[in-house]
Amino acid sequence: MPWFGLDIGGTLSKLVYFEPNDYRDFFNNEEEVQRGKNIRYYLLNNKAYGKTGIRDEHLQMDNVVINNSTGTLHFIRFPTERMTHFIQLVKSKGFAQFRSTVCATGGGAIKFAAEMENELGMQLHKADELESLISGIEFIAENFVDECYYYDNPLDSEKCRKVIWRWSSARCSTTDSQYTNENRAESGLQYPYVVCNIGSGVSVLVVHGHNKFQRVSGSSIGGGFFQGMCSLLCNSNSFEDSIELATKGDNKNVDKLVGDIYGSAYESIGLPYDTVAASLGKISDPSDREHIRPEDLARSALVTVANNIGSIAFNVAKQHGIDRIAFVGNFLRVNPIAARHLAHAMNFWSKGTKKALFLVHEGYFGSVGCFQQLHDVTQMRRLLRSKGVNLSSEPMNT
Ligand SMILES: Nc1ncnc2c1ncn2[C@@H]1O[C@H](COP(=O)(O)OP(=O)(O)OP(=O)(O)O)[C@@H](O)[C@H]1O
Ligand SMILES: CC(C)(CO)[C@@H](O)C(=O)NCCC(=O)O
Repeated sequence: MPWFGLDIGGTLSKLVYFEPNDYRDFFNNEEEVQRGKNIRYYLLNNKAYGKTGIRDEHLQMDNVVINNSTGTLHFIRFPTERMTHFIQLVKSKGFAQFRSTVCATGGGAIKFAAEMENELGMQLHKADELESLISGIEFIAENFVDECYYYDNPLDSEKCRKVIWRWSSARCSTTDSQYTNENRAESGLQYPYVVCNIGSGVSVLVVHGHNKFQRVSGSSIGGGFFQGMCSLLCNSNSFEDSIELATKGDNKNVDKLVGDIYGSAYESIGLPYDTVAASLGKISDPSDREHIRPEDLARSALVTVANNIGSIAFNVAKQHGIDRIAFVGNFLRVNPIAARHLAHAMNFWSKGTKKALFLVHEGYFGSVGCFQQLHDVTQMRRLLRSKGVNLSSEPMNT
């Protein structure tokens, strides 16, 4: 039984690792049990791997049931530019098992397939990235009742608070309240909803039901654009540094607001004084540029990306008559400023009828979804076999 899901994206690779509670139920022989223990020892005794791999311990999910096995899901990420290094590490530590299957998705599942299969002797079960994304969202939201939240008063620094949102019952509560296991039965998603995945690029999908979705829009102005702008404008070398700069900056020193143009709000069309009218609009004159700080430029890049994505997502939701928009992807990692801008934009432009939702496991849904999808297939094959249907004994491999 495969126990890893790997989402190899344009910027980050995300690895989900399922640690079974009982190894003996899970593996076929002593050699597999030993390999499983070695991998477990290496992964769980570290929170960082090499210079760039990180285990997001705060996201760990215990007592998850997959394919009748109970275990823990662990979440690990590393930059995709380290993929070749990752493959060599897996090889050198003897973690790969000849002819076993690993579930993989994202563009890199295609790009690195030959390298992985040749170097590690493994088979890749390749899953579509958007199918995996939606399966992962639904699986986690159904298993973790506190997964989804929204912002109340998103741009008010005093009153802003995160509120847990439960899709099934449409009831909510502040994040510090406790949920009991009995409440889990109430979780489960309400359709339809929009998903806006903000990774290196942006994909917007409309989900009408289980396995029923469509990618309806997208944009190249996403997380990759933000980090690219910060590298050029602020000499920032990491996403975390860019977010730190943006947190200290003020985009009003850089962006031209409606108020800068009108001297007031543009009331007849409902544009408030502090709406950005023109991103970077204040710095075309060389003398204006003298006082600008890198922090202001980083903040402007962040607000520009968030507003642009907000506008696309809102238009999709409006066109399809949908009120819930779930924003996911690693651009939202350690990035409450973007999330709060998105929340405000959805609320403002819909006059309070549409809600921006955010999910705790932000960028990991593709890796969970591809892993979990394969188990659905494995389970179905087992069921068919038990009913006497003759299937090939080879693992699924598309
Ligand atoms: N530690 C990090 N290193 C690099 N980028 C990060 C980091 N944390 C958050 N990000 C942001 O997340 C984005 C990548 O998000 P994500 O992992 O969801 O997408 P991806 O799968 O790499 O891209 P795509 O889906 O477009 O192929 C980056 O462009 C950056 O804005
Ligand atoms: C190409 C993908 C799907 C790869 O994840 C993503 O980066 C994306 O949706 N980019 C935006 C492409 C567009 O402009 O629609």
